[in-house]
Amino acid sequence: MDIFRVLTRGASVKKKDNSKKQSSVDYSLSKSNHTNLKTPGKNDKLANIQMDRELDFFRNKKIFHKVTDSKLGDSDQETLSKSEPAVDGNEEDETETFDVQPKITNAKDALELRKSYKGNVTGQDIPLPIGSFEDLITRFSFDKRLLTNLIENHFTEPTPIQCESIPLALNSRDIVACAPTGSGKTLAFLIPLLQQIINDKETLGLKGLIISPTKELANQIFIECIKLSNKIFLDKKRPLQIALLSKSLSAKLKNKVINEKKYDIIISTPLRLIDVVKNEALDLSKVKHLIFDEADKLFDKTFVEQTDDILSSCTDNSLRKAMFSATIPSNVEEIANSIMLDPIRVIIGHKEAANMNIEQKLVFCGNEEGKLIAIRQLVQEGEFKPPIIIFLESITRAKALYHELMYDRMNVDVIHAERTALQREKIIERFKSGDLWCLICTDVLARGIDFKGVNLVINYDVPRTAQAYVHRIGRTGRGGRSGKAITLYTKQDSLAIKPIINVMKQSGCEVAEWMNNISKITKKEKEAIKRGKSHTERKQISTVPKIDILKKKRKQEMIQASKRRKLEEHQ
Ligand SMILES: Nc1ncnc2c1ncn2[C@@H]1O[C@H](COP(=O)(O)OP(=O)(O)OP(=O)(O)O)[C@@H](O)[C@H]1O
Repeated sequence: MDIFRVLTRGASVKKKDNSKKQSSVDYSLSKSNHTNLKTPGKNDKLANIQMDRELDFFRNKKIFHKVTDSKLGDSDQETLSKSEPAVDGNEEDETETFDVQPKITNAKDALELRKSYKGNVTGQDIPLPIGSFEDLITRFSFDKRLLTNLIENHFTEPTPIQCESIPLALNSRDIVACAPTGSGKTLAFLIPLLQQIINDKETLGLKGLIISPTKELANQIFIECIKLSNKIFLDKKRPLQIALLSKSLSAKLKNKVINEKKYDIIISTPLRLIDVVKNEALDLSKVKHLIFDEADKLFDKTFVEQTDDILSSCTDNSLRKAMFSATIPSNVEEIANSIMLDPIRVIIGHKEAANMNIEQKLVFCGNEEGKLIAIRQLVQEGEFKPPIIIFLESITRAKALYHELMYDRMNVDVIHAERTALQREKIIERFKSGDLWCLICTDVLARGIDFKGVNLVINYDVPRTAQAYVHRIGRTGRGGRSGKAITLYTKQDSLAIKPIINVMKQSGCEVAEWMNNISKITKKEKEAIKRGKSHTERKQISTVPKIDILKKKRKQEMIQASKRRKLEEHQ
């Protein structure tokens, strides 16, 4: 099945070191480009930029051309040729310079570019965006190995959020960035972070800290970071050191089995980090780059205390802070403004809108029983095309749906907070490899997780907020692919559905007239939604008729009573 091949492709975590082969592929492609390449004129450049980049996050054009005459400045040349020890036979090849034609050189270019992807950037002294990764070479002393790692991982052109965020971070600016799900925010903060750590090779110890709300997401960021830092050495002997703050690493740090100064970058969830910091096993006072991924989650009531502790432990005067998310509500922006120094705000597309590549649909099910019937109907009508993720609002409900679908002999498993880390890891692996077709989960997997080929997201329960909706459905339609999201709702969801309809409207979905009418939220309703009062208790998930449940219960009671009687007779 094609879709599983796609999914498997996205999943491969352990990457074979085929850099040699890869480089030659990339460069030969570039070479053929180069034969047709004359120095682009202004008009050519702008014509290039004109193409609609708003939806085209992941352009596949090859941009690096190997040439022999250098157009680099002295400092750039130095970085490109000195950066690290020779690593394989390809090295000699790679020391050749890149042909650099900056795409964005002035405010007019920047304006055109921003218009093309609907980027709204505000703040003081805003640096120009980059129009290609080439621009990093001309404008910053960009590390050659890092650039090679980007190309080898098929990251040939920056996405809009990368165009904006990378130069901001490299100019040491504080950032609040909001861009659609699946639009490349991870690389938008990883690329400049790695470059800055390389620039600061003299300082020993922890300099970069990335905070993520869940272990799964922290792990994913760690894997991306490892890929990009492949073969980067800070000096001849010392490779760039990156760590995921796992349970075992935190124990080793606490027992001083590992020197806390070993790592340049640490990726962690808030609780685990605070635990090691409070045990004086990790010093954050030298951290210079602090990144909050899924920032709105980290600043909501679940995490705000720990996030605050982390902030107050990072005491370096030159600390640079960055916040990234697909949703940044205004209260989080207020917090950002209060803790950041002269921040620059980057919004790509419509703030709080869903990714435009996702087709969104609402299905009215009448009542709870209707939802199960709707799922079965999707199967019958051929719309239930795996890989699929189904979101529910609680562990109990996720378990119940799992049992129902298991009963229907579906290839399904479930992830929620009660499953062990190992179980969660294994299920994710099976889902990514295509062994598992349908993944049921709670909001633990709603944010950040990058399953590339997910075909369909089903909201079995209407999410509690517009933000939760945007993140949940954002598990499909990633990396430029298209996807579908279906939200099942019942009579009792009439209030909760309104913010979702508004997101659909903002994301350019066609909404029927009746939706337009019901989506208007009164002040009172707004308050109720804010207080979480838009949701009421849901009925248990089951298609077994009530009378049968009662009969079963009575039978169990009779068996218990009979056991008790027998026990009493024996005593
Ligand atoms: N420049 C690029 N070219 C091609 N693919 C890219 C590029 N940047 C990122 N990607 C790919 O796009 C996918 C989505 O990226 P990422 O996970 O960073 O999205 P995100 O914006 O953080 O999403 P979310 O809001 O859900 O966390 C990933 O598979 C990533 O490898």
